[in-house]
Amino acid sequence: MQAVVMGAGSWGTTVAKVLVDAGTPTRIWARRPELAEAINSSHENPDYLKGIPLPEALHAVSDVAEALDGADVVVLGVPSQSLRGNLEQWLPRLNDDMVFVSLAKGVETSTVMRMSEVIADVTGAAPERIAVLSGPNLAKEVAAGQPAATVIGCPDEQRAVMLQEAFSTSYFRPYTNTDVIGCELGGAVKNVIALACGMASGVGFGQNTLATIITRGLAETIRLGVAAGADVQTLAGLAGVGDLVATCCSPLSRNRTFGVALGEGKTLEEAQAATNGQVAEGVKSCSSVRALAEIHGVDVPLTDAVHQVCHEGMTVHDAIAMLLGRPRKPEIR
Ligand SMILES: NC(=O)C1=CN([C@@H]2O[C@H](COP(=O)(O)OP(=O)(O)OC[C@H]3O[C@@H](n4cnc5c(N)ncnc54)[C@H](O)[C@@H]3O)[C@@H](O)[C@H]2O)C=CC1
Ligand SMILES: O=C(CO)COP(=O)(O)O
Repeated sequence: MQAVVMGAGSWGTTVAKVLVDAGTPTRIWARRPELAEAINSSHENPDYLKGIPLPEALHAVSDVAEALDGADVVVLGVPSQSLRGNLEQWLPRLNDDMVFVSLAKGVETSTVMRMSEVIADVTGAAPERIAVLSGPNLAKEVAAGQPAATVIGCPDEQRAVMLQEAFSTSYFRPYTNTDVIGCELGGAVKNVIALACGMASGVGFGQNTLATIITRGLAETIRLGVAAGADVQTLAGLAGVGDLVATCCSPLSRNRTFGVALGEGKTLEEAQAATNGQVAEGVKSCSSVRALAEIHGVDVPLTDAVHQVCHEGMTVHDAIAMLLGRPRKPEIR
């Protein structure tokens, strides 16, 4: 089996390393030829994973045709909002035998589609040929070989098992799950909740506030997920609670870091700089998650507050007052 990872950011590079370590022949596509050259000559990604040695067997290319030629598994490691455009460009090089694995954790703003839906929409691939990989997987920790588990979501269980083998190493343990909706929504919503956690920490609040946001964020994720067709057990698993906790609590999270900057009173531009120009998916997905919730008639107050701070000029302090001023209600309905 030949795999290619399309996108040499921090997670794409890490996943390529995992695949090689798992014994799966893998190449990686980088948009910029100089990055591909740097990976091949120094066996390191100086832009996104400085100081972490990459396997010598990992070959980087910047030519799309060369990257996709003969690939059985195409791992998509570009940000959510650019995935459609990228797939459209790559379409002439994609074929009906390829299996797609989405790494992106977001919901498309223009269509409110999940990434697997975008892949199906552009490529025409049947759901059985589309998988997602999602879990508590901060790139730097996985790249350093720290133990972590993840979920491979695919409606075709046999294919999920085949991918599970392709991604399994001594430090990275994938579980299979046929609930793609749950895996994808868990991954997209946790980024929005991590922004909220970051904002609270940036203001100076402690662990009680953090635990409150994580727990009510989970309630929001479950409400939306179940309404959209997810299995609640997926949301209680690695791609739900697992990723929510990792992202909301880790200083390595770009979404949390972005939120901290906003909580400290920085502007959106300054917050962007705080994440070193890397993608903080929740900043855009807060709008599409909110829109999806509206379609399903579901209340998502934390997501709404994050959207108002990121896109409607609300201050973090006003957002907190708005959340705490909501009508009182029972915890479980
Ligand atoms: N970094 C992490 O710890 C994890 C990230 N993810 C998800 O993986 C996805 C990718 O994230 P990262 O690799 O971390 O992001 P990153 O910001 O480190 O890298 C993004 C990559 O996409 C490329 N890119 C950006 N815009 C592009 C465009 N228009 N066309 C083609 N390529 C483009 C960049 O050059 C870069 O190589 C995101 O959806 C993220 O939520 C998932 C799990 C862990
Ligand atoms: O998805 C992630 C961890 O599972 C990475 O989160 P950030 O994009 O916030 O860094």
